[in-house]
Amino acid sequence: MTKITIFAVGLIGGSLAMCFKGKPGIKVVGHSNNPSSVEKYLKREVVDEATTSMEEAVRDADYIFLCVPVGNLEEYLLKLSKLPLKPGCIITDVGSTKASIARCAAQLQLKDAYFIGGHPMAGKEKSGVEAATSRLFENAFYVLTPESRTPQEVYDRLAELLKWTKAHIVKVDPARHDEIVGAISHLPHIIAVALVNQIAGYNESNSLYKDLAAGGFRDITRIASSDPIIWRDILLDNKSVLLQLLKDWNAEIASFIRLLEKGDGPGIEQEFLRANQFRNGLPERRKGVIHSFYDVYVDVPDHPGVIGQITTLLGSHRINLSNIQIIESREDVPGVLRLSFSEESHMDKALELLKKDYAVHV
Ligand SMILES: NC(=O)c1ccc[n+]([C@@H]2O[C@H](COP(=O)([O-])OP(=O)(O)OC[C@H]3O[C@@H](n4cnc5c(N)ncnc54)[C@H](O)[C@@H]3O)[C@@H](O)[C@H]2O)c1
Ligand SMILES: O=C(O)C(=O)C[C@]1(C(=O)O)C=C[C@@H](O)C=C1
Repeated sequence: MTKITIFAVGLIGGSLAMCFKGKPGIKVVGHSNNPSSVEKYLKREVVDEATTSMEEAVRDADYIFLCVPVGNLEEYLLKLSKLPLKPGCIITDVGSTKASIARCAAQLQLKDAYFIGGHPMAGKEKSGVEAATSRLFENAFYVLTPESRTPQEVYDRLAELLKWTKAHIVKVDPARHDEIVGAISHLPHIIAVALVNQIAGYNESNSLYKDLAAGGFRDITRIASSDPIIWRDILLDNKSVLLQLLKDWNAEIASFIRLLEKGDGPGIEQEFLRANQFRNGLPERRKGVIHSFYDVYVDVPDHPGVIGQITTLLGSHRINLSNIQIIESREDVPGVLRLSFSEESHMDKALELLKKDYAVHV
């Protein structure tokens, strides 16, 4: 029996637990310091066993996943280094930064255990085990940061286990990881939060800001709803990279200010063209882009009852809809409905059904 121990069964820990639980020869054990969390893990059946005892959690474990906030990773690794672990045990983490935990692990004596840093490049703005799903990592990249002294056999063993996530494993140097992920994940979270707070300030004197906020604002700010503690830790841990990225961001914004001041139309067009080219060249949805929902857009004529018809049709085929949003609805133009599904298979079924009567796109 392969024993997998997961410390902190939240969004990421819970999603990993769901990938492994029930697979042949695997037992998943969850750990939390909080007895009510232990009860919750068991009640939701995301783990086979759960405990508040660290000793019990790691006894005979073959793999240990640290899924705590970045600011607590070192403390957990230090505690593990003082506990008896099964020889050959692989400890890994899922933290969104990799350099500091790699430095910490390199200095520790783990006896017969091994540490390999990890970071699944998939997530959501929601947190907690309630938001966990076994399909979170499907087609996403999963970064591993082995040390040069990590035996190949150990790396292969972890990579093999992670096949249950259906993610693409990729090896990256920890410092290089933090530079790149700082740019494509941490900086966008800062920008989203700053933008929302800027608009929230205007909204205090006129609530029309909130009322009129439509697709554009929602699309660029979804991640502003992410967990404050998780993100506090990530940003502080990647501070030096982010300070440089924010300087570069200021330069980008300053160049837009200059274009507007000069009334430079071609210059603005050029900026959009350049961005369009890069954005449109990103990998397709099914090939590594991370989605917390699968969205389908439906052009619908603006007449009463149409939303009811669509939801009834989906319901009668047992298709679960996670969210529904009217993006635009005016008398003279057709409305656009955004239907969100948490299961890709449900989205595919909905597309099949809806395209008979409506113009649909993803
Ligand atoms: N959210 C994402 O999109 C995402 C994606 C990839 C990796 N990560 C990383 O995964 C890790 C977990 O994030 P998450 O999104 O699952 O968050 P989460 O809030 O869903 O889960 C965090 C878990 O840690 C527990 N926890 C909080 N403080 C703790 C402490 N001091 N000691 C022990 N446990 C504690 C919480 O009870 C919860 O179970 C973080 O290191 C984060 O950087 C997050
Ligand atoms: O999709 C989201 O909500 C995410 O924030 C996921 C996201 C990202 O920025 O892409 C966030 C943090 C992780 O460490 C990895 C992925």
